[in-house]
Amino acid sequence: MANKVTIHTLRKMKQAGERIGMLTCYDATFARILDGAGAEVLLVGDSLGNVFQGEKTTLPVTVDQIIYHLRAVCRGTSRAHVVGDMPFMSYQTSVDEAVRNAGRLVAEGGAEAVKLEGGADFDEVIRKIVRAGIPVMGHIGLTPQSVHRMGGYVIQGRDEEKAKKLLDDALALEAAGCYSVVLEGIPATVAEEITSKLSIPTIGIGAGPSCDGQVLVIYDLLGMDPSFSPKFVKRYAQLHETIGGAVRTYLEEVKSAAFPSEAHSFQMTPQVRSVPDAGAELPGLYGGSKAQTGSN
Ligand SMILES: Nc1nc(=O)c2c([nH]1)NC[C@@H]1CN(c3ccc(C(=O)N[C@@H](CCC(=O)O)C(=O)O)cc3)CN21
Ligand SMILES: CC(C)C(=O)C(=O)O
Ligand SMILES: [Mg+2]
Repeated sequence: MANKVTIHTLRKMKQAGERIGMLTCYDATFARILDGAGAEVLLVGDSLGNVFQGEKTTLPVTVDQIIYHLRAVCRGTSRAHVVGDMPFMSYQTSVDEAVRNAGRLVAEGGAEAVKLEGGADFDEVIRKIVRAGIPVMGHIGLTPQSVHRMGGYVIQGRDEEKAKKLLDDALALEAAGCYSVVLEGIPATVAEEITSKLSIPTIGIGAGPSCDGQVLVIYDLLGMDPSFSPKFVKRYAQLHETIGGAVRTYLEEVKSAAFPSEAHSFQMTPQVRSVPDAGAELPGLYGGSKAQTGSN
C-alpha cells in the first residue's frame, strides 16, 4: 500500500506535468506485474469482451463479469488505482440503475472508481454516481459501446464542428464532477486543446502525445494478437511469437519424451533397510509404518 495512487495523486501529476501510465488488466497475475512495474492506473475494461471472451464487440459484457475480473485484479494490486468499466446497458437506462451498478463495481468488485462512455448527455448520471461517493472517469471520442451508431471504429472529431462538440463534452464531464477523462480515437490537436482547457487529467488512446496520460489494452502492447494492429497501438513485445514458440517447444519435447526429465520427476522416499531378525521384533523402529516428511 506504499504511496497508494488516488484521484488526488492523478490531479497532482497533471499539475506537475508528470504523465500518467494506465493499462487495462483482467487478472491477478497481470495485476501483480503491472502494479509492480509502476502503472498508476489499472482499468478492468469492457475490452475484456474482445480479448478475454473473443467477442467482436464490447457489447455483450455484463456487470457480473466486470465484477469477477475486478476482484481478481484487486487481489493482485497494492499501489495502482483500480478502475472498473461500466459495461453497455449498465448506466444508459436510468440514473438509478447507473448508480446501483456503479455501486456494485465498488462494493462487490473492489473498484476505486468507475468509467463510463459518453459526454454531456450523461451529466446527470455522473453527478448522481459522484454524489454516492464514487469517482467517475469519463470517456469520449471513439466510444466502442457506440460502435453501431458510429458505423464502425471510426476516428471522431475530425471536422471543426465535431471537434468543438468534443471540447464541450469534455468541459461538461469536468463540470459534472469527473476526476479524469479518457480521450479515445480523436485527432492529436483536438486532444491537445481539450487537455489544455481541463483541470482534470486527460488519458489518451489514439489521441496523440499531448494528453496527461496514456492507456493501452495490455494484450495489444504485448503483441498477443498479430491480426489486431490499428495505427494507435505500439507493440512493446511480440508475445504471440514468444508464447507460440514456447508452446511448440513444449509439445516437441512431450512427443520426443525429452520432457519431463529426471529434474522434473519425483523419486520414492529412500527407505532404511530393516535389520534381519530385529526387524521382526521391532517393526516400528526401522521405517516400516511411520511416514517420513520433508523430501519430495
Ligand atoms: N484489443 C483491443 N484493443 C482496443 O484498443 C480495443 C478493443 N480491443 N476493443 C474495444 C475497442 C475497439 N477499439 C478499436 C478497434 C479498432 C480501431 C481501428 O481499426 N481504428 C483505425 C482507425 C479508423 C479511422 O481512421 O477512422 C486504425 O487504423 O487505427 C480502433 C479502435 C478500441 N478498443
Ligand atoms: C481502452 C480503454 C479506454 C477501455 O475502455 C477498455 O479497455 O475497455
Ligand atoms: Mg471500455
